[in-house]
Amino acid sequence: MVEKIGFIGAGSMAEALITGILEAELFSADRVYISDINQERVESLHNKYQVQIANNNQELVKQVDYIVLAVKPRVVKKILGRVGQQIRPYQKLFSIAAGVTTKQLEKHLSTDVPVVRLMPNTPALIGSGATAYTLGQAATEDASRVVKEIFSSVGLIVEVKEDLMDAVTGLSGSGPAYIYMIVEALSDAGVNVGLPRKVASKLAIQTLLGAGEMVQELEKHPAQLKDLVTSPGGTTITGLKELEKTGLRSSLYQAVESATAKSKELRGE
Ligand SMILES: NC(=O)C1=CN([C@@H]2O[C@H](COP(=O)(O)OP(=O)(O)OC[C@H]3O[C@@H](n4cnc5c(N)ncnc54)[C@H](O)[C@@H]3O)[C@@H](O)[C@H]2O)C=CC1
Ligand SMILES: O=C(O)[C@@H]1CCC=N1
Repeated sequence: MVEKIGFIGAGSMAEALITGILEAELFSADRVYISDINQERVESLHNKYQVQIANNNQELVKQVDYIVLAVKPRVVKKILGRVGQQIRPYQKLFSIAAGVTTKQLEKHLSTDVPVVRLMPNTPALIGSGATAYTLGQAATEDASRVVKEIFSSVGLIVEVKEDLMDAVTGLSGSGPAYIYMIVEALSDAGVNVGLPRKVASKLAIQTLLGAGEMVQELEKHPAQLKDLVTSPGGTTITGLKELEKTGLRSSLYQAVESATAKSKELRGE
């Protein structure tokens, strides 16, 4: 892209997105800007990716076309209180802060600044992210087009109504961590029944990848695929019975529900 993109907040998620968009060659490093109150962090990302350093958030806003707000939800108000009025209608503000609504963001901006609220996830780092977005009141098809172009370069992107953004945060925004825990637990479980750690981990990871790809590629209901693994009176049904007893399904329902509620809480209203 010939435009410039800048990240206010150069933490974990900004780094995942920067890596993804550079890998996808959507932006060259001389068109990617970062600003952060942590100077060590800024320098480390600059050395690693050759991205441009803005001295502060005000400077960053002056330099770029697309501003990605990638700070914790609790500092959004303070930052936009300082730079919000500087943002021009030809620019676009993309916020990835969990819970923070487009209305809350727009309060600090001129009425005609296009705002997009997004919820990406960390696999964007390797081009396998899942992002949902919703448009603010001044965001048009043009904003939608730009967001799709940028975020489809790092994975899947879908548009949802704003009242579903907290649910997205509870599912795909937070979800990678649930899956990492499952992989870790499966690997531990393999060690528990006698497998060497390296073998257990390799098998756990590949099982997860293979199963995920099967669901995606065959486009079958997961229950149908589960049936294919399950021989009558066999090992798999014995394992599944334990998962039902110990409540894997309800644990996941509960995790997504609580994370969704937390996303709402983070907007601080
Ligand atoms: N980590 C994840 O998987 C995801 C995070 N998010 C959202 O992304 C945002 C950032 O999350 P993380 O990257 O995990 O957090 P992080 O803590 O790694 O990064 C936040 C960065 O913001 C910087 N910062 C704080 N105050 C600042 C200021 N006044 N000006 C400039 N920079 C400032 C911090 O120094 C830090 O480097 C959050 O709002 C979170 O809800 C969204 C999707 C996924
Ligand atoms: O844990 C968090 O608050 C952020 C939002 C989604 C994923 N990580």
